[in-house]
Amino acid sequence: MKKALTIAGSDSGGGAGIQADIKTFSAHGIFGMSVITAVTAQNTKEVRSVQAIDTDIITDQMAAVFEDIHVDAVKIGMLGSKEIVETVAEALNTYLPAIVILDPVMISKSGHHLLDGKAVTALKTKLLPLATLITPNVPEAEVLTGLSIRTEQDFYKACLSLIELGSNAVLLKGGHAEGNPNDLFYDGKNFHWIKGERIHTKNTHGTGCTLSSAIASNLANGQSLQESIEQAKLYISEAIRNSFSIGGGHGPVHHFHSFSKKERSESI
Ligand SMILES: Nc1ncnc2c1ncn2[C@@H]1O[C@H](COP(=O)(O)OP(=O)(O)OP(=O)(O)O)[C@@H](O)[C@H]1O
Ligand SMILES: Cc1ncc(CO)c(N)n1
Repeated sequence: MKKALTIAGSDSGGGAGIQADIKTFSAHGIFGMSVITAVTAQNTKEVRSVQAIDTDIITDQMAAVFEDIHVDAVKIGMLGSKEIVETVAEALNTYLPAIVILDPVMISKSGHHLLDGKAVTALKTKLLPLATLITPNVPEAEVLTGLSIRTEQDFYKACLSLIELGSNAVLLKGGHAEGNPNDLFYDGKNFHWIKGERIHTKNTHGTGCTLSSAIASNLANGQSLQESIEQAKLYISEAIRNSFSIGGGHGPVHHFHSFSKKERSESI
């Protein structure tokens, strides 16, 4: 069984963050592990409060995992502060995992800031070059590049700019753009559109976390980067299609949609 590590924040509501990542790893047959960077008091409607985890214990969590267990892939989500970005970058430079998927989480679906403004420069200079792939949504790519992203042409420009900043590969997600949620993948050589159909639901809490963890899982399972992204897009699309209306805000996606389908067909 392959093993993946998420370095991210906890979502008490269970739809995003560490909880979404571990569910996604499990749904892909991957053994999931976690380094918790922050605890959020969160549900489908709001983030009530956030407590950052001390950097000492973040370093210790990284050491505890890497010094004992082989890590096939790392996924990075919410980091919160400049100090945590630097701590995580330092540990990655020590343990040098082969696969690192960086989801540069900045704002929750409910509109709460999950990354301090001062952390952006550290994320760009210290973490971005260590990532195999970075998976920003449109607002995150705008903050990282300083560009305004509206048209298809803007998507190409933003990907080029993110590679210039030191990324190895970019998946610019179109979930926040107008029309169909098409994502642009650029590996520094070729562009590929990863196309989707918009599903009309408000239950999209944790879509970004789930997509990046699915990509990390597929890579850990030996697929190529492009194949991992294409398979992850199919997985997130089905997860959104089967999402849950729980709570009064943005409900979570269904991480185990393929299992419950199998169970349903077996019981017929
Ligand atoms: N309504 C939708 N229908 C179909 N696909 C969607 C929809 N919304 C987002 N997606 C897709 O889901 C994936 C995650 O993208 P999104 O842009 O929502 O991430 P995000 O904003 O980082 O999520 P999060 O709010 O969890 O941080 C992308 O592949 C995107 O195209
Ligand atoms: C802990 C956490 N990480 C990431 C997101 C992004 O959706 C969120 N809402 N909460």
